[in-house]
Amino acid sequence: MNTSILSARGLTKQYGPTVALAGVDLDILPGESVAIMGASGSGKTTLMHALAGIVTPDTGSIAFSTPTGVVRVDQLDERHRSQLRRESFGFVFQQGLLIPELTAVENVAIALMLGGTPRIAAETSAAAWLAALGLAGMETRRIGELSGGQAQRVAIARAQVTGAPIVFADEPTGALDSRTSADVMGALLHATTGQGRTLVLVTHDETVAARCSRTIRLADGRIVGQPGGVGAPTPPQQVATGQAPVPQQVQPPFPPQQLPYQQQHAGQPFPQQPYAQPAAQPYPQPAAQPYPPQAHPGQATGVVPNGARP
Ligand SMILES: Nc1ncnc2c1ncn2[C@@H]1O[C@H](COP(=O)(O)OP(=O)(O)OP(=O)(O)O)[C@@H](O)[C@H]1O
Repeated sequence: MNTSILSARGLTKQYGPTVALAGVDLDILPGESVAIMGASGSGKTTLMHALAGIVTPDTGSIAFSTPTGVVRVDQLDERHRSQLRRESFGFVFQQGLLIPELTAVENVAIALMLGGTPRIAAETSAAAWLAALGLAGMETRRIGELSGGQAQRVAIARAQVTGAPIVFADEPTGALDSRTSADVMGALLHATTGQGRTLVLVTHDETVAARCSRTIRLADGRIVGQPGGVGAPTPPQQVATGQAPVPQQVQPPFPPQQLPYQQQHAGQPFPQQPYAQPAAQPYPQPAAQPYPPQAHPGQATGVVPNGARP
C-alpha cells in the first residue's frame, strides 16, 4: 500500500533545449523532512515547484494524498492548483517574500484571510504562531524592523498558520549566517515535522540537509544513486530541535496562550483549524484512474536516509 503523502512518477520538464527534470520518481511520507540537494542547475527548484503545483511537468504524475482522496496535482487546472497551494501547502523562500508595508502579524494573518477567516480571528491565530516561533512582542513591527532570522520566522509562521500539511522551503536559510540559520532551521522543523507535518526543502547547505530525516540528490534532472542508497523512504523520525518533544497534533500548533496581543482581542476564540479538504469544492478526483497508473521500477533511487550516510 502506498502511504506517501506525495508521490511523483516519471516527472520530466524541459525549458526549450534545457532538460530540467529527466524522469524523477519520488515518494514522501507524512511527517518526513526531505532535503533536496544537488549542483546549481540540477533541477532542485523545478522539482520542488512541480511537487507544489507551481510548474506543470511535461510528463509524469504527482499524487497528493488527502484525508478525502488522492489529488493528481499534475492534472489540475490553474485555478485548482492555486486553490491547492493556498489551502494545503505552505511556502518559505530564501527572502521570505513578505510584504514590507504590513506588520509581522498582518503578514501571517493574510494567509488565513485569503481563505476567508475574519481579520480578528486571523490575527489572533497569527499572533499565537509568532509567539510559538519566539516573536512575541514583535507582532506590530514591519518587516524592515526585523532581523533576517526574525523575518524568516514570520515566513515560517505564515507557511504554517493555515494548518497546511506540507511546507515547501526553497533555501530557507540561504540568506542567514550559520548561527541564525541553525535557529531558523530548528524553528522550521519544530513548526513542521514537530507537529506531524511534512517538510520538503531545497538547500545547498549540508548542515541544513543533515537535520532532515533524509536527503535526495539531483544531477542533470535525475535523482542520483548513492552507495548504500535505498529504494523506499525511511519512516519519519522526530528531529531534534533543541526543544522539548512536541506531541503530534494538527491544530492548534501550540497551546493557545493568552498573549498580550491576544488579550487586546479578548473574547475571540482561538480558531480551531484541523486540516481538512474543502468539502464544498473538491478537487477533481481521478476516480477512474487509480494511482499509480503503472508500475515504476527502481522507485526513488538515490534516496539516502541521513542516518545511513557514510
Ligand atoms: N523558467 C525557466 N526558463 C528556462 N529555463 C529554466 C527555467 N527554470 C529553470 N530553468 C533551467 O532549468 C535547469 C534547472 O533549473 P533549477 O532552477 O531547477 O535548478 P536548481 O538546481 O534549483 O539550481 P540553483 O541551485 O542554481 O537554484 C537550469 O538549467 C535552469 O536554467
